[in-house]
Amino acid sequence: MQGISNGVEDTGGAGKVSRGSERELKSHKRETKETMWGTLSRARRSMICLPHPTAVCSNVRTRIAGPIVQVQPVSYKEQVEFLDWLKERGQRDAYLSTTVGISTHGRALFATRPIQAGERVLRVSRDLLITPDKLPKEVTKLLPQDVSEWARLALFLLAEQHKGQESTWSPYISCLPPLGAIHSTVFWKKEELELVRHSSLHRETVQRKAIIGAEFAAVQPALQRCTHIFGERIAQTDFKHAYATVCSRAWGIEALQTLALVPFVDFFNHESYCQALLSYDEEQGYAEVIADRDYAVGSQVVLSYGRLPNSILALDFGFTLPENPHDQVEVWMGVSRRDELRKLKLQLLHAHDMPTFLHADGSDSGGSGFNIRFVKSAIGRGKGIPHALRAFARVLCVDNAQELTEMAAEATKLDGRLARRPLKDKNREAQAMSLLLARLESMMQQRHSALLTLRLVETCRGSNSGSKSPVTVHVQMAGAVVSGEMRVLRSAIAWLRNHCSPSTVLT
Ligand SMILES: C[S@@+](CC[C@H](N)C(=O)[O-])C[C@H]1O[C@@H](n2cnc3c(N)ncnc32)[C@H](O)[C@@H]1O
Repeated sequence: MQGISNGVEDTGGAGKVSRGSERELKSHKRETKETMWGTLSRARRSMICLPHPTAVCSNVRTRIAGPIVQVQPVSYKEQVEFLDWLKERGQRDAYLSTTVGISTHGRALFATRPIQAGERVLRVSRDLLITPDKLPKEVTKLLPQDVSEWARLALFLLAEQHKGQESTWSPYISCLPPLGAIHSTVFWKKEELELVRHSSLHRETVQRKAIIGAEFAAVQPALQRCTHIFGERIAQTDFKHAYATVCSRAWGIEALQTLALVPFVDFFNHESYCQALLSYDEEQGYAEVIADRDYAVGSQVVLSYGRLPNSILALDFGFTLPENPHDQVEVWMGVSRRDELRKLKLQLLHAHDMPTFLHADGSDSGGSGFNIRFVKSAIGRGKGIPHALRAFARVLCVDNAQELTEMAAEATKLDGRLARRPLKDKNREAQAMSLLLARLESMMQQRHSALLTLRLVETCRGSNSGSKSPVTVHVQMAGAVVSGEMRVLRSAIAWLRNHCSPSTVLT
């Protein structure tokens, strides 16, 4: 399993159900103790762990749902078939309050009765969950052990698709997005991906594509020997599509230590301010969603997939949000190869739990990525930019071994963390923060140029492009990623400028 990149906070809590699909960089020094599905969140990436409903409900800020939208039902046949199917499977609680309809973002769930904050919206039992152990044993035994749960679920979908109407999951499978309907960056053309070249999204997409390719190669023996299950030929495109479908819909269920598709629940669309989470009740064996706000009949009921930035939404789910409050940007800092103290600095960083990125050949890049989020106030209190990033900059600025020794001694005396306090030498501290500022400003400049290119592409395509054509959608998504990163960088630069001013004491 490869894994994880962007850090997203773990909110903790019991009955954790997590959303996630990013894989860990094998070459990364960071290790996580999490299980296979858990590694998705880097320690998602510090996986998005969703707290138990009781915890959620006690903190719910009740909000009235947005404007009531006209429910456009899916076809009557589809709806009846789907609801009959749920009924047959004993899932009465699944559709008591909502029904499937069509929204501007594909299928969605709509309230069929008034729902109040704190009420259960739906509940589905364990046997409706599609978990990798539902894959036929005949297939499983042909799979190498390290084939991921995403790949196993993708194979499950391909097998059921091949059965067509014969499949007991057919009403569900037929509602899944067809090839071409998922806009994850793994489907973007090379030139489209170039539009986000400076974002971590570019690297993560390249990695994800490599992972899918490797997993496809690993499942070949199963595909070739089980043609009665999968059909004569599964092309890499089909596998990639099934894989992306899983990435955009599966949940990590901690209590069951598994990744799972949760039919019906996966018709919920995401909203960034929503606090409703999917949770799993281990004792009673069902997954449920509690409303975080009141809903009027006919309004779309939403769920939180986690506090996800646009880069993750684009890769895992194939959409982005304008003004996403959870946007983040990765700031890369590295010890120069020309730095005479490079070896010492790396030793010091590693000894103080500040790992650096390893290349595939095992060599040390000497650098590390730090995710920064929007800094709410440039002058006020609050977190500002991450302490670890400021600490890294301080280490980079040191130019003699004595200072490094002092840094190590200070860390031991305090809480073991390196360079967390401003350097005693005020000039050196100013130098470190200026280095950081220069880095952020150059990143800002890169994104500024990227945005100009994007505008040019949009202008050139002009009115020839349909508003829903894949290229148009991808260009818009790239724009949302880049402008989200710019918003974060702008806030971090303002904060740093303010804290770099001579009158301000850095903390
Ligand atoms: C779990 S499914 C939700 C149901 C989906 N709309 C469908 O038609 O099956 C996740 C997918 O829904 C879409 N989606 C969910 N929330 C969205 C949002 N806020 N904006 C745009 N698309 C969204 C994306 O295509 C995403 O990959």
